[in-house]
Amino acid sequence: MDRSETTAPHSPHPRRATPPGEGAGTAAPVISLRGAALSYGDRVLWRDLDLEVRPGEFLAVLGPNGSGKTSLLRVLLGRQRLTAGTLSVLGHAPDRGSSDIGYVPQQKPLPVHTVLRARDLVRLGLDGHRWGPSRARAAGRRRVDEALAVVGATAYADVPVSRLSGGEQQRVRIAQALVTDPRILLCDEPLLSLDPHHQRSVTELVDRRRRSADTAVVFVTHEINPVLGMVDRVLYLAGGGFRIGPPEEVMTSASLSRLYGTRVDVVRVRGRVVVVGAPDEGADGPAHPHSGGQPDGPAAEHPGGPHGDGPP
Ligand SMILES: Nc1ncnc2c1ncn2[C@@H]1O[C@H](COP(=O)(O)OP(=O)(O)OP(=O)(O)O)[C@@H](O)[C@H]1O
Repeated sequence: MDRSETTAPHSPHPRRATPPGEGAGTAAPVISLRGAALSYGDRVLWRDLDLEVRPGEFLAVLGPNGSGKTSLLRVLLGRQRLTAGTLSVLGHAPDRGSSDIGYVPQQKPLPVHTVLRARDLVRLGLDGHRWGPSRARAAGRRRVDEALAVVGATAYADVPVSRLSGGEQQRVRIAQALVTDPRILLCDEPLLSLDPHHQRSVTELVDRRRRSADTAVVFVTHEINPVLGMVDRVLYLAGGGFRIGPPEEVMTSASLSRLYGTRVDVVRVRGRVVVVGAPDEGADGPAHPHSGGQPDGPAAEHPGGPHGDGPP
């Protein structure tokens, strides 16, 4: 973890950059959930969730379909209220539309005939922002150019987004999320339908950002493999409960068996870690094969539990 004193590529102000392992332990949290729960009617998505995310931390959120990953992001964005518990984002109640939070929503296909260029899409992340009209155009243009450069999208800045590949579109979406120089970056399955090469470039981009600007990252993904080497902690949601901790503690047979309340095997196959036996596996095999060669470690003990039955 070789982070040093640095300035965000397009940051108006320098930020302290510390190794995630150190800074994440001492700096004030940017996200703080206490005894948090979210239910829809009788259905408990998760409860008893205590979670603090610190500047520069990379948190991966995993779990089967419907376990409440996107809902968690919606809570952090102030779009969904907790059923119980408290949430503080950057020291106060979540603020809808805050420029301190960058959001990469789940990928939706862009209209085929849109004439919106990459730079227009990024610019949308700025509009309505804090600059006065006289300075807005020049400052905005500069910000957009910088954000496009950071994600390596300068070459196609003026190309209609409908003509870009999935990976290129995803870079532009990340540029849009970064254009306000946020302190928190929320990503909802940004790796969806990307090939391994583009997955790698997107994850490296996000990792670079948190290292250079101390931006906290909450990264929802079904595929842990591309981020396993970079995440500090994993929050694994399933059946109303959760496990949280470093990947080597959460991604183990013991930990996931406890979470699911049934035998789950986390096995290493040719350097990949694959989850076998999770109840949400589809007919095609594991719903979320987790790869990355992590050793089987002790189960992390945390609140939550199988099917909302309380702490394991
Ligand atoms: N506003 C709502 N009212 C009622 N139920 C909802 C609402 N929003 C989401 N849900 C339900 O809550 C569950 C969790 O949804 P969410 O989108 O958070 O899951 P997810 O873990 O992100 O799933 P996926 O991996 O499929 O994206 C789903 O069953 C969904 O249908």
